[in-house]
Parts: sequence; C-alpha cells; structure tokens
Amino acid sequence: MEKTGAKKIGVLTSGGDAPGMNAGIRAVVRCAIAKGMEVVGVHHGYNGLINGDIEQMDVRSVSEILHRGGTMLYTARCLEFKEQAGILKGKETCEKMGIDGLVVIGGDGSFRGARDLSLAGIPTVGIPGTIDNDISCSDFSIGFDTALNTAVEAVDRLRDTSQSHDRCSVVEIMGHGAGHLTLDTGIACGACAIWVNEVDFDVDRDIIQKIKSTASNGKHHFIVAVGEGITDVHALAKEIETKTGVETRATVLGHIQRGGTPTARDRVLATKLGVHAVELLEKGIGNRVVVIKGNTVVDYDILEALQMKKGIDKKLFEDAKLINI
Ligand SMILES: Nc1ncnc2c1ncn2[C@@H]1O[C@H](COP(=O)(O)OP(=O)(O)OP(=O)(O)O)[C@@H](O)[C@H]1O
Ligand SMILES: O=P(O)(O)OC[C@H]1O[C@](O)(CO)[C@@H](O)[C@@H]1O
Ligand SMILES: [Mg+2]
Repeated sequence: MEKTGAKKIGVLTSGGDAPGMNAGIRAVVRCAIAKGMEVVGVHHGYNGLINGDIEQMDVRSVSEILHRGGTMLYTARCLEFKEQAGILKGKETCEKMGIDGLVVIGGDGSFRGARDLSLAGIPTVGIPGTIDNDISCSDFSIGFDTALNTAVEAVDRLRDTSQSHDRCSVVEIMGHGAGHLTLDTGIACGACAIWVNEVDFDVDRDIIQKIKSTASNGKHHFIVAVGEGITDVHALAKEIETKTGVETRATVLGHIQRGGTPTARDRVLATKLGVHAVELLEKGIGNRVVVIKGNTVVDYDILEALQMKKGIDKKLFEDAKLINI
C-alpha cells in the first residue's frame, strides 16, 4: 500500500538559538532515515526556505553534535517570512525540492511561521526550542534547563565576589518578557529580590526595604535578579546604593545564557520531541506543536497552542520572598 505521509522532510531551527537544538536536529534526521524518509537540513531558519539554502542529510551529517550548543543548521529571525509572499516562496521551494513535511525547532514566533506554512499546504510540525520557556502548552522548552544552569553558575560567581566585598549585585537575566528563567535562577541562587514582569513590584518596598531589613538581620551581601527589559539595571544599582548605602554593581548576563553544552535533560527532551514530530509527519499530520506535559510527549494544534497562557509560578515567587532573606 502506498505511504500517505511524508517521504522527504526538512528540518530547520528558527529564532534565538537554544542549547539542545542540535540534539533535536539529530533525532529528527536519524528517526526519519530509520523510517525510510529522505531528510534535508534548511539553513538559517526560514531564510533557507526562501533562498533554497538547503543540504541533504544522512545519518553521519548529525554525528558529533549531540553535546554541542548552538545549532549546526544556523538560525535566524527572517522578517520576510512574516509576509504572505515569503511564505509562498517557502512553499515553492518545498514543492520544487519535493519536501512534503517540515520540522521547525524554535519559539512562539517560529510556530506562527509553521502554521502559515501548514495552511499553505506543507505539513509542518513545531518543537519548542527557546531558553525563555515561554511556550505555554509545554512544561519545558529545549534550552531552558541549560540556560538555567548557566545563569545559576554565573550568579554563584557574582555571589562570591559580592560576599567578599559586602556588596549588592544586580543581575539582568534573559527571557524576552517572560520571567521563568529569572524566577528559577533567583530561587536557585537565593536572590533577596526577584523582579519579573508577571508580578506587581515596587522598588522601594521589594528591594530597598528588603535589603535594609535583611541587613539588620546580619546579612551584608545581596543578589537582586531582574528580568531583561524591565528596567535599566545600571540605574537600578545606583538607586540601591544611594538609598541603602550598600555598594552595588550591575551585571547583564546576556548571550552567555544561550551558549554552552546542553544538559542531559535538554538532550533527552529534544530527542523525545524530535522523534514524535517525525512520527506525526510519517502519518501526514502537520500544523501541530510537540511538547512535554507532565513527562508525557503530547501534540496540539498550533493555533490552539499559541492561544494558551502560562504565567509564572506565583506560589514559588511568594515562597522565595519568605525564604531568601
Ligand atoms: N506571525 C508570523 N508569521 C510567520 N512567520 C513568523 C511570524 N512571527 C515570526 N515568524 C518567523 O519566526 C521567526 C522567529 O520568530 P521570533 O523572532 O519571534 O523567535 P521565536 O521563534 O519566538 O524564538 P525566541 O523567542 O526563542 O527567539 C521570525 O523571524 C519569522 O521568520
Ligand atoms: O539574540 P537576540 O536577537 O539579541 O535576541 C535576544 C532575545 O532572544 C532570547 O535570548 C531568546 O528568545 C531572549 O531571551 C532575548 O530577549
Ligand atoms: Mg519567542
């Protein structure tokens, strides 16, 4: 009986890179080949679909990448793909090359592109790969665990020097408006204040008074964790120093958080999601995102997935206020 599912699939990474994307690419390529499909790797996100920047993959193309950060396929933010003309160019490339299924590893923006391409007739499946962990329908996204461990290691180092100098250290943590990375780093590093977008926050009440009362308890060094884009951390450091008398320095962790060897957890997650994505395409199913929910791999319609909301864990935030004093 003739197969109805995909016979030749593509895989691409899109948006900000995330450690573990390579493990996802490897899983997609090896699983597809094992199932008798042909596989190609699309370079530089959706740009590669528009320009035809595409390489043939075999089982050895993905050797020695499992433990590497970044993405062997490169990634990009491709503005042209937000327009219908860009999507049609991508569809044409797929048709010309006989690509009848695509796996996109990226964040929420990348999933919008995946949906558009599915609606245009190319079955496309998304896998969450972003350090921000802002994919509402998934407990975790590929890269979050590694970025968290990287941020924790960096803040532990800041803590050593802050402690030695009796200083306050304000640290800015990535997240693109989502506080997951900041909250978990703040908890794991014992930050005396954690400032994320999702909660009501007052600098005088939640930082200045907290430092003063904590200082009166005998503590002389402080970590303040702040989500990226909320405030100017250098100005905040000056304000803290002026109002508390505690010498204060600011550090922006920046893109350090996106690099490095993926943790075992991210590699396992990427492998599970990659295999499930191929299994969907094998059945001819597209317009889905493959995610992890309570340690089970599940898939959702992309639009439904994008409409879901995931706040931060408010209870955890309150717990941190009680404990990190
Ligand atoms: N509305 C849209 N329609 C079609 N394609 C889109 C849309 N939004 C984003 N994309 C495509 O997805 C790419 C990545 O989107 P975005 O920059 O939002 O990153 P992301 O996938 O959310 O990942 P991260 O937030 O982790 O960097 C965009 O550059 C564009 O090519
Ligand atoms: O690499 P760029 O384009 O500077 O993007 C930075 C953004 O990407 C992320 O690292 C991942 O979405 C965000 O945390 C951050 O806001
Ligand atoms: Mg995003």
